[in-house]
Amino acid sequence: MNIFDDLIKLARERKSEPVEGSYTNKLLSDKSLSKAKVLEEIDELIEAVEKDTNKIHEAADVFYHLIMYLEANNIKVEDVMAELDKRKK
Ligand SMILES: N=c1c2ncn([C@@H]3O[C@H](COP(=O)(O)OP(=O)(O)OP(=O)(O)O)[C@@H](O)[C@H]3O)c2ncn1[C@@H]1O[C@H](COP(=O)(O)O)[C@@H](O)[C@H]1O
Repeated sequence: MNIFDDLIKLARERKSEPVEGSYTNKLLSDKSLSKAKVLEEIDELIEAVEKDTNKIHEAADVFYHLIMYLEANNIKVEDVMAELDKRKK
């Protein structure tokens, strides 16, 4: 199982069984926080690329926060993957 699948599973587990103090739960239950974090993390990634520092760390933050943002808004990552798959030429 890849880490994307693990994070999707984690999001759904946290939704159905919230854990006290979980940052993931905070993102999943607060759409405006989730939106703000995606925007902030994308900004940080772009800055990291431009400065050529910390790119992997910042890209990982973007993926994690984007997955939680999609889940918070009931957008299934599987549907996004299927859409990308349909675009294959
Ligand atoms: N993959 C992540 C993950 N990536 C990033 N983050 C958090 O995202 C936040 C990033 O926000 P900020 O940039 O504001 O924080 P920061 O202190 O500046 O951190 P960095 O920029 O240095 O990452 C930090 O609090 C990170 O800990 C994550 N928090 C959780 N996970 C996964 O979620 C799992 C469950 O965690 P809970 O959130 O505790 O349920 C963990 O085991 C991980 O697998």
